[in-house]
Amino acid sequence: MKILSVQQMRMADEATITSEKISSLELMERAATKVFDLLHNRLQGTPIPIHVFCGIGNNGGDGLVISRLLEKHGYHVRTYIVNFSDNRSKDFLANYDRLKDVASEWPVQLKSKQDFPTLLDQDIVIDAIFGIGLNRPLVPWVATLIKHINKSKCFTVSVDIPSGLYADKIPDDPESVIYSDVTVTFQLPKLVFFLPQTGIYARDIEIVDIGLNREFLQQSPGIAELIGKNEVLPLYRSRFKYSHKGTYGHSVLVGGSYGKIGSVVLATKAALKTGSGLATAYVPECGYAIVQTAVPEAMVITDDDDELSEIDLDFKPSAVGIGIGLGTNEKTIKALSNFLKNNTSPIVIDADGINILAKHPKLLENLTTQTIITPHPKELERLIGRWKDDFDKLNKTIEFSKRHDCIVVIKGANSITVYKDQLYINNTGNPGMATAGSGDVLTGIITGLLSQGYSPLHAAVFGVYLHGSAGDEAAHQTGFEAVVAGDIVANIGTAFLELFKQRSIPDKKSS
Ligand SMILES: NC(=O)C1=CN([C@@H]2O[C@H](COP(=O)(O)OP(=O)(O)OC[C@H]3O[C@@H](n4cnc5c(N)ncnc54)[C@H](O)[C@@H]3O)[C@@H](O)[C@H]2O)[C@H](O)CC1
Ligand SMILES: [K+]
Repeated sequence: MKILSVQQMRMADEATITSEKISSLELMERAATKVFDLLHNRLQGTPIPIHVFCGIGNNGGDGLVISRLLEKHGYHVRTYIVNFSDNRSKDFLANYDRLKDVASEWPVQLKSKQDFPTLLDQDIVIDAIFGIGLNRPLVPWVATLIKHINKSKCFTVSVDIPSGLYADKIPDDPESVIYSDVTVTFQLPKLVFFLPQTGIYARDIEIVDIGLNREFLQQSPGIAELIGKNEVLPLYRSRFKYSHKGTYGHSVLVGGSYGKIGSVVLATKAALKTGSGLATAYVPECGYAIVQTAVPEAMVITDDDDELSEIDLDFKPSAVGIGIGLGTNEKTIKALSNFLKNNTSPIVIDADGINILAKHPKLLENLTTQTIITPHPKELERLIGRWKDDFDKLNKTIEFSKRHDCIVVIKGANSITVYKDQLYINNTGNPGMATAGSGDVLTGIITGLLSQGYSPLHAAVFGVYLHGSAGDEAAHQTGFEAVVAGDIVANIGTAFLELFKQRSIPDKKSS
């Protein structure tokens, strides 16, 4: 699913209004009705007090429509107008009049702290103060109102975006943003929902289809893509009946040092479970018996040292995963440097491999095109330097990717694969995957996909998705805390099967 910029979103609005020959007021009615439907579906008429806070722009206009529909359906509604400006939008005003016609009580005008209502914990708040139009800092009393709502612990539903959150930059004051329980967003998700600094405000996201012009959305370049099942399914390459293990390539996993052989075990298993035809672990001597025992399906090549001092292969691997548990010893740095100079196979570099690149940036000049690098935030910082905020981090990563023609997977809650200007935001995975060895498994999965002929970009995007999906399955079985990296490997198969599972149709009788 595409993610658009604010400007592109407004253009989509315009395109819809023009092509359907409807007014913006009608589009607002359609959008806000979707939010109402969702609320009504969940509340089923429950007489809980609902406080609807409306700004004076179109987000506020949506809020007024929601208030009117709630009133009409007999809910206990109180509407507040947050008068942060005199510039009331045309559609806000039209809906203000329409609400006054049906409301049991007139909207309460808020102009300062003295006007704030008492909110009880069990009440519901609809947050329609600011939408994607927020473009400057809040006046102090509105910031205080947002803090007042946050303090109340009411269940809070934000319309389109939590108020106080810019759609395209981090907030001026992190405490002056609504922490919403559910954000009902229009048509497409917003980029800020998936970045660590801003994603915290939008806990659950519901995307409602408001029928924006499909053609426009399709041709719009967007600023990122959210990767879910629909996006990865077309990438999947099915296996042929008359194939053999050679068809699916030979993965080589290079890494390990004394006490860190487990990383290579995990990556090698993951490459095989992802479908690599053959796998070889290239480890120091001390890892020989461990890998042979733990992964009998794999072959092992050893260096006769406790740390790798030479990486010498007498065949061309279909794919290489390198760096896991490697150490950053001088002789290992030399070995990696020599290897990268001569390597022409598709390659994933992780962990100490990245640390070595960061310390010796000259090595970056020897990377094959579209090398995949999979840093966690600390490793990324070593590679690209400190960033000011999440947006700066993305821009610096884009710049790095362009300079070195590499694909960078920024690992995190929503891992983001960056290739030049393109951002792919992963939507699988869970906090249980924040566990030792999880990254080694990802390296193995991506290597396994590369070995089967997936293009580097597809291998990275699909690999990150599968890794998260396998982790979701694991967490489903054991709970977050008990997930260990081996469980992610064990569920790679289920993650593939999950791709082809149809969503079951709810049984009418039980609904
Ligand atoms: N296709 C859609 O997504 C649709 C979206 N709708 C809703 O419209 C809002 C965007 O509305 P807009 O009027 O452009 O902006 P806001 O309501 O978010 O902001 C109000 C207004 O206030 C000005 N402003 C910005 N920052 C400040 C500030 N700090 N202090 C004071 N005033 C400020 C700014 O100029 C804005 O004009 C979108 O999110 C949806 O909720 C439509 O209803 C349907 C289609
Ligand atoms: K809002």
